[in-house]
Amino acid sequence: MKCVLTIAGSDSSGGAGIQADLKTMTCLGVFGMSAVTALTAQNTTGVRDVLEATPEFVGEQLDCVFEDIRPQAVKIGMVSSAPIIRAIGAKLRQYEAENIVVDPVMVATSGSALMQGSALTALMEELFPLAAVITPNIPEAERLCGFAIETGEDMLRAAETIGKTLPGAVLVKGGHRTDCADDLLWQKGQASWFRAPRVDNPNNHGSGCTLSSAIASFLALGEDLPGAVEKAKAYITAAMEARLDLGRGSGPLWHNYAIPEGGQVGGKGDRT
Ligand SMILES: Nc1ncnc2c1ncn2[C@@H]1O[C@H](COP(=O)(O)OP(=O)(O)O)[C@@H](O)[C@H]1O
Ligand SMILES: Cc1ncc(COP(=O)(O)OP(=O)(O)O)c(N)n1
Repeated sequence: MKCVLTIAGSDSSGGAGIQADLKTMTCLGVFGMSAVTALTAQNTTGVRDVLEATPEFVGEQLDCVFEDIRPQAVKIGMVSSAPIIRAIGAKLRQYEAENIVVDPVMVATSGSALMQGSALTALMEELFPLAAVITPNIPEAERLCGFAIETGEDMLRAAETIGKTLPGAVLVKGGHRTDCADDLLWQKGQASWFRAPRVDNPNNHGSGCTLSSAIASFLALGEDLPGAVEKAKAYITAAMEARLDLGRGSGPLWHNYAIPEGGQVGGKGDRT
């Protein structure tokens, strides 16, 4: 069994954060584990409140995981403060964690800040150097490269600018474009496009969390980075095409789209 750890925040509505990560990992056939950095009170309409874990408690969760069940990949999502980021960086270095995917979550699509302004420098200094790949969306990539991104050419320039500062790769996600949903991987000076038509579905809450967890899962399963991104992209496109429609705002994806209605065991129709 391959094991994957998510270090992220909890989303009470189940569409993003730890909950999206564990659903993704389960659906992709790996054993998911978690270290919770913060509790959020949120739903499909937005984030109402955030309660951070202490850096010490985040560190304790990481000790418990690494001392017992070593993950073959790690996904990092919402890490809201510099002390939490530094605690995570120290533990990941101590345990020589591998296949680290960093989703630099800054602001939820609903507009709520999920990272303190002062934490970005810590994220860049402590966690980016450990990452096999970082996965900014367009607003996050704009913050990292310092210019506006509108076209594929802009994405290429941004990936190159950000990629030059990293030992690992960068995947600039195209979910915030209006003409397509193409993502761009920049690895060792080479660009590869992962193209997909835009799915006409306003319910995309947790799409970045889902994609980064899927990449980590496929890395744990032995794919190389381009292979992991290709398979993760196919998974998220299908989860979006399944068109789940829950909640009053931007609803969650249907992570379980490949599981038959009623579930695999004990579900509807089991006793007929
Ligand atoms: N409407 C859409 N149709 C197809 N793919 C999408 C759509 N919206 C987002 N995606 C994909 O979902 C993934 C997450 O991207 P994005 O929404 O940009 O991230 P975030 O949730 O961090 O803002 C990317 O692979 C992106 O291309
Ligand atoms: C707890 C928590 N973590 C991350 C997010 C952001 O999710 P993401 O998939 O990056 O994007 P949106 O859902 O905001 O489109 C979150 N909302 N909550």
